[in-house]
Amino acid sequence: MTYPTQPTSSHFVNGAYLEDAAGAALPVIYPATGQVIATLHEATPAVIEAALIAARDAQAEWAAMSGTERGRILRRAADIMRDRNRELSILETYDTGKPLQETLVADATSGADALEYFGGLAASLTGEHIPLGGGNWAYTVRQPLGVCVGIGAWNYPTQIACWKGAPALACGNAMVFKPSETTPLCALKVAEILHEAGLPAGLFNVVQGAGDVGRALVTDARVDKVSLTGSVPTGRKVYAAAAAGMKHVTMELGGKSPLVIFDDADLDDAVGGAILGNFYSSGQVCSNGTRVFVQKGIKQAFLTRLAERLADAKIGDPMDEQVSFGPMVSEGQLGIVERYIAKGIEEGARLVTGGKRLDGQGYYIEPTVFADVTDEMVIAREEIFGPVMCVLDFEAEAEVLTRANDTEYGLAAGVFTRDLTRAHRMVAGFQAGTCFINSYNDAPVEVPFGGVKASGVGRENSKAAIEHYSQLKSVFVRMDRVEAPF
Ligand SMILES: NC(=O)c1ccc[n+]([C@@H]2O[C@H](COP(=O)([O-])OP(=O)(O)OC[C@H]3O[C@@H](n4cnc5c(N)ncnc54)[C@H](O)[C@@H]3O)[C@@H](O)[C@H]2O)c1
Ligand SMILES: C[N+](C)(C)CCCC=O
Repeated sequence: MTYPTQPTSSHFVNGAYLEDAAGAALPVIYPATGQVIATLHEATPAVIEAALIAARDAQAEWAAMSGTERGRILRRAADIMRDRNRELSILETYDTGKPLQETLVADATSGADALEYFGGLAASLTGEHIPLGGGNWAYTVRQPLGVCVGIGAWNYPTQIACWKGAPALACGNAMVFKPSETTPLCALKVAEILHEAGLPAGLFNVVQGAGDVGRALVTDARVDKVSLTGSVPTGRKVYAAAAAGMKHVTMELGGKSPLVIFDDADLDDAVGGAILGNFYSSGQVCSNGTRVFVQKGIKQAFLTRLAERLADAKIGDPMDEQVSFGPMVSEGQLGIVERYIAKGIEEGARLVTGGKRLDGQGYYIEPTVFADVTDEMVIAREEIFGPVMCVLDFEAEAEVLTRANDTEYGLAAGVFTRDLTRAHRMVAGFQAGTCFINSYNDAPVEVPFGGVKASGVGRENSKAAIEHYSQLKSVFVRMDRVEAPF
């Protein structure tokens, strides 16, 4: 099979594609068919070295440019991404298996938003003037960190590359980005477009590989910051390795987020929110509200309406724009989901719908709903990262808040109710970095995104991301005489 936007080599280093066939073969598998659609190579030490040298060499000159000049290049890249949205969306679908219906609106478009937003902010990155006693004063200078390493998960390869690359570059840093080994294609296109927009060589490099390549980058003394999107176990390792080198970090990790539906909620909106928070991208979304707490009074109505709406899901060829539900990203991820479904059945949860792998090629599994799930069940405690919704009953607000927070994770949380006072009370009590009222999984670039507890450190998007890709230099200026003791 060929696809229209095939990158020409495995890596993108110092402004150009780069190949080193000595690296281990990295097959790219189209999840809808299981076919190998390309074979790339993992980065060798020579490729990693070339990327780090290029980044180091290019960064100082980039930082010396005005924010206006840097921002113009990022905004040009955003325009190119929008112009090529369909082509990039098709590539995202080949990389991930997500339906084209989704990728056309959620991936390159979100990446372009990040490039445009941080491109717009670049010229406004300033320090402050601090008046002090005796006519003295101080000022601060906002400076880049240097070389940033970005490491991506496989569920949103274009978006993750842009959510990390755009703020890093806006602040005057260089980046070496390692995509997930499962979805290596899209970040190469991001690099290509950035350079087409005028980004000087060496500032956004892409190197392929798995954990070993990530580890080599994270532990390199020339690297100043590491931003990981991935699972909590990987996050613990990467955070520890970065800490050993006293590097800055952003950790965007996993979750098992609660979605609380009170009996006064608009039923269709609540069902819609639960669908978006469990089945979009075949459930492979970090912030998903997979523990759906439904107040007892509307439990049956909720489950009935949910089953009706799920019957409308169109499962099939993700390139067909009518299809709304695609395959899992890989055979491995499909196996993980199947094992959790078996565990749920074994634990006594009630399978309301779904649960089966689809016959035929590709890594398809039905959207699955368990009801009568209890807090201690494994399916209610561990991140499944697939289309498995757990519905739990509750009676009272205080009770459900305690149960919602009873998890090591803290990425997101949502509440559906017509009582807005109660909604804000719930949100005030949620231990989560990103909350939703009568909605779920919105992630506009203007709003900080990230987790608390084991779900992460730092924030992506919004002005908050600037704090995580820059540092302040403080300068004290004495206007009066220097008083010394001798
Ligand atoms: N919070 C967020 O914004 C967010 C977004 C998307 C996905 N996620 C999370 O990502 C996970 C799914 O993605 P995944 O399976 O690719 O995660 P993963 O943790 O297996 O891998 C993530 C990345 O880390 C790399 N890696 C693995 N070991 C490493 C090491 N020792 N040093 C450096 N790099 C290493 C991998 O090669 C990959 O690129 C889920 O837990 C999901 O919740 C979080
Ligand atoms: C934009 N979404 C859909 C909330 C995805 C954010 C990244 C998490 O997987």
